[in-house]
Amino acid sequence: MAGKTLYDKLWDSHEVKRRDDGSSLIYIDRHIIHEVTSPQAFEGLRLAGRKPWRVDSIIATPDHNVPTTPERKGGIEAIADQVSRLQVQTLDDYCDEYGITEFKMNDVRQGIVHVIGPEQGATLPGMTVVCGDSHTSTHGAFGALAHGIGTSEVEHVFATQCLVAKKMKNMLVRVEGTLPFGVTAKDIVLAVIGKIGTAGGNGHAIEFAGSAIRDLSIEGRMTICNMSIEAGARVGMVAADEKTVEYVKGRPFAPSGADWDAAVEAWKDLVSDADAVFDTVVELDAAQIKPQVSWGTSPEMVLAVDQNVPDPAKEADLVKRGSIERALKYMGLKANQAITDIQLDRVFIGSCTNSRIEDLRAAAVIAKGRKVASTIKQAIVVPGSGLVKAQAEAEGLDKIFLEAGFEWREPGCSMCLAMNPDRLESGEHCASTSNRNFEGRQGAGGRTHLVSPAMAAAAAVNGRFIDVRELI
Ligand SMILES: CC(C)[C@H](C(=O)O)[C@@H](O)C(=O)O
Ligand code: SF4
Repeated sequence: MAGKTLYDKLWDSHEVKRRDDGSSLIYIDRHIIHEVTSPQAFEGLRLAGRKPWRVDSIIATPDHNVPTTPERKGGIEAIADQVSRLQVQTLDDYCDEYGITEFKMNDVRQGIVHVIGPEQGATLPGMTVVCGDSHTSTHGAFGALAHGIGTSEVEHVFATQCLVAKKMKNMLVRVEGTLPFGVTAKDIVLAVIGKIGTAGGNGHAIEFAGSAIRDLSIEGRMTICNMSIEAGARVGMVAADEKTVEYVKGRPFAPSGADWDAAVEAWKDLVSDADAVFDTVVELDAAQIKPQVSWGTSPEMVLAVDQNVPDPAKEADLVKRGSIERALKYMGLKANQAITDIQLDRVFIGSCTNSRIEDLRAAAVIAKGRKVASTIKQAIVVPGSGLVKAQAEAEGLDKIFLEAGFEWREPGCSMCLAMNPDRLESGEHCASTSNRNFEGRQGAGGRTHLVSPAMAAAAAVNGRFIDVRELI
């Protein structure tokens, strides 16, 4: 019999019951919640006369709707939008009522759910982790089985600690070799999506492997797993190794003493067996990857910074031609225009893809001693959590950004999506370190270009896209 993949192992160790229809009940170890998808689940639970079954498995924080400007220190009253305020208030109230651990708006541990889970050691290797949020795939970077769920499933997990799920197929994305200088995890994952497309991972759990993935920091692995969902896969994973153990060690929710030793021993098995068979295998050569920039309205519409946007006239497939034409029109770009000719209006460094300390350091290297171009209306840096912010300030990164003309904000989802005051105006181009570039994602009519933190900082000081390697 063939060996097991990491996904097979995680699945098998959490499958409670296989049902006649081919689906299974799987046990959930960690449930992370935010203010957008949990209020209705709480209401549903109450209407059914139930309570959360395992309160200690849940951690909560508001992130999508919180303002990131200094006024936000005024607490919940600082949220001007009524619906947003009600969502945060509802989350707070239910967490208080049930005794759920919540990092409220002005707690230094507050931040984007996918940043704070790992930061607190609440995400551990070998766990099943769910959250009512599609980028829960981020947590797979620890050798965990993590994916987003819908609001009715949030309620189901509250009530039963289990989830009805169907096993997916196994996909291996192997990236071998050494990344060129100045090329990062974000460029790898954008290149993967450019290659396989946004439907490439449909129905699969992706394991990212190969020497280029092993060489990444845990932060970099999170960036890659974060965007698995943009490749069509709800799950992205990286096998646990010494770096994983080192990262988790000593964090507030991590085990300690004898439990720690036993856990570390058990985590050694969180790798795919050498003879495991994958349904689909994709290979990339790390040495060939260049800094990436998305030009269109889907993450698969991405190119290397030295390329030109496509010409629909050269596309024989009529459906593809139509989508290129539509994307060019929405984005206000001309066929064959060089990526480096795209003039930016705003720059956003943040989101669960790229707001960890390593991301801020990479952007600061470029910002240091330079100035945001006068043509840029706004460049903001939004740390992923209060603890990332504190760490960055201890390292003096805030000063570097402020001196260069960036704004230094409070943590939250911010300009990643238009659910809070940080947003684009119609027609504006934004170099953004986030993960989605759909029409209107950052504000109605806004034009998003997905890039790495270093590329975003380089665009800020140059006013147009530039190969960051010219500035290092
Ligand atoms: C609001 C939330 C449900 C949503 C998600 O599921 O991903 C958001 O985080 C996003 O990035 O679009
Ligand atoms: S930062 Fe963006 S992608 Fe991440 S959870 Fe928030 S809205 Fe979703």
